[in-house]
Amino acid sequence: MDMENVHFGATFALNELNFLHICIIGDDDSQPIIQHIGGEEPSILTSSFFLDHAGEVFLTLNPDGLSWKLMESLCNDHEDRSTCLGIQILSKHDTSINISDVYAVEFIDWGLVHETLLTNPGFLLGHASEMYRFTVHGVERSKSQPSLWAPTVFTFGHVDKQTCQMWVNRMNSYLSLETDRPKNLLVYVNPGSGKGNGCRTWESVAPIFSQAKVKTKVIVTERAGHAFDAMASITNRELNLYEGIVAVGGDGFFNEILNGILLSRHRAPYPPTPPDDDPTVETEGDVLLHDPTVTIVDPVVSIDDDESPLLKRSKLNETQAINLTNQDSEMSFPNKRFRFGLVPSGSTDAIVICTTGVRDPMTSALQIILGKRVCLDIAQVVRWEKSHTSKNEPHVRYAASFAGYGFYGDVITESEKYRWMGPKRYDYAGTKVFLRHRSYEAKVAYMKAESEKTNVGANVRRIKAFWGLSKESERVACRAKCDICNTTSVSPQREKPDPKEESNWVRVKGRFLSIGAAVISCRNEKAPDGLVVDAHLSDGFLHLVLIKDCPRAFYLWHLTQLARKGGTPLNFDFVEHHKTTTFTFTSSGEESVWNVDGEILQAQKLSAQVFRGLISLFASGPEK
Ligand SMILES: Nc1ncnc2c1ncn2[C@@H]1O[C@H](COP(=O)(O)OP(=O)(O)OP(=O)(O)O)[C@@H](O)[C@H]1O
Repeated sequence: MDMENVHFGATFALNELNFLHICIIGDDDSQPIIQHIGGEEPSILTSSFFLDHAGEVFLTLNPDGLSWKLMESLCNDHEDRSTCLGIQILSKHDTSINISDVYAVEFIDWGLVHETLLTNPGFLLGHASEMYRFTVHGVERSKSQPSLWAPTVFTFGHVDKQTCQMWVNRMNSYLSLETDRPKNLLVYVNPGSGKGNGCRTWESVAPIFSQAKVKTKVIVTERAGHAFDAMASITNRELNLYEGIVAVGGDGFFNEILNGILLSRHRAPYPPTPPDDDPTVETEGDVLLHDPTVTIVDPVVSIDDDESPLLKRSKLNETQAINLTNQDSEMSFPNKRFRFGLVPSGSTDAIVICTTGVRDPMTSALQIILGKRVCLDIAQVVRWEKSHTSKNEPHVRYAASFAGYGFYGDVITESEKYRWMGPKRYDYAGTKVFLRHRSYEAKVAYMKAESEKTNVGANVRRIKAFWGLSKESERVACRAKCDICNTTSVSPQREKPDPKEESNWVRVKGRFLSIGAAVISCRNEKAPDGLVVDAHLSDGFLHLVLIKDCPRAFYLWHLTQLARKGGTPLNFDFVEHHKTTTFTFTSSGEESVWNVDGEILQAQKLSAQVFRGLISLFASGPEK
């Protein structure tokens, strides 16, 4: 900037109230000093502006972002740059913002711009001048917790209206190049999620969607199953009007929406059926095709009272839904354009914690508005038999975080009785189920996968871990821009092994306290590293955790490790952890309840497979 063209008149008058007025006066004609660098359409704009609550700044705009420097030439060059005549200048921290972090720029007409200075030590001094202004709304990352985002706003003022408008237009033209940001979103709010906060959570973030000019069609659900029905019956043409769908609620509510969308739109062969008892008639090779003409169990008719409230009160059957959605344009998965969003308001919110690093509605909202993207693996769980006596027909459910049996199924069943307790119901139900200490006889078959490690020698590793000698610290947790998730090259081992090859299967039979299949690490406030710390958002694996029957004290030890940051809950001889893509399960007992993303699924026989990166989420992954 040509500094000679600006006259600075600084009058310092300290009145009895210790207020200092600083007047910084522009040229007589007050015309902007705009430096055009490069060609007719300059890619860089520079000018002097007044930054609200800071002072006069030298502002630079380029396609990547906005940066500014406080005009400190008034100060004696020999003085400390952070002070001026012994006065500390505020807002020294933020001196730039990237366009990728800006979600709105607005011209806000004539009004006050404050210069606020802080004396050393501690008197606030101020002077306000009237001028034209524009605001830049963006994102600020917490210094101590980079995953935590908050909105921030900078107000710049200038006496010339056209200057302000030109800068606003230029910034908006840069923002329009951010093409991955949503413009139209469908929002479903569960008013009863968590402590009954769904609507309040949405109200707390809705203003920034308006500010960012993201149109939202908001539906507050009236009953369990409402969002599922709506998603199962919405036409693809209508769904395609939106760049994504946002769930304001917990993991269970997200699961409801996920299933409503995927059940009729995701086409893939089913995973192999569990083998029959007679080994000569094993049927792992019977890979069925998810043919939309096949009537899969009608949720209304087939779901008993013990099932998930989502399906219990569902008004549609799947065939109706398929007919509705297939009448119009195609919408298939994986789908690059259509994304899912989740604003946390539930009791656990493991999916949000794993995909954003924090449980914060504002962070999630900002990541949605800025069009962040991560791919998420999805497990397809197919129930073949609900009980020993039921007919063998496939019933499909999708899970984004976890499917578990035994302890996990019992806790979810028990906790449903105490939904009125809110999130505390899980502690209460968990304690009850732990004290019961039940184990179940079952058969599991899983497909071997690359780098498959069993827990042989877990005791030795646990002792080493205790003394800090273990390699456990090498477990690589999933982070933003994760290399493991972004590896697209498929090594020969990563190709799905042929399920018809008997040698590709490992069979385990025994009594289990629990069987769990984690799609992601399942971090939450009770389990800070999750059940499987190195399960990634999009590694293409199910992490099968088999907890064999053991004394209660040992199981308690496992649970305490789970609750500890840096704990090693899988490092026990009674725990097996296997990375796999597909597994089958057959219960030998009478009762068999699974917990699929926090929803109940009764299943005597089921199989599950993972689809790598089947959906995209508006999230950026957890920062370090
Ligand atoms: N309007 C509604 N009234 C009652 N139940 C509803 C309504 N809308 C959705 N539900 C059901 O509420 C259940 C739980 O919702 P949600 O996942 O939001 O909260 P949560 O269970 O408290 O949290 P989390 O799943 O994180 O533990 C879901 O199964 C969903 O089907």
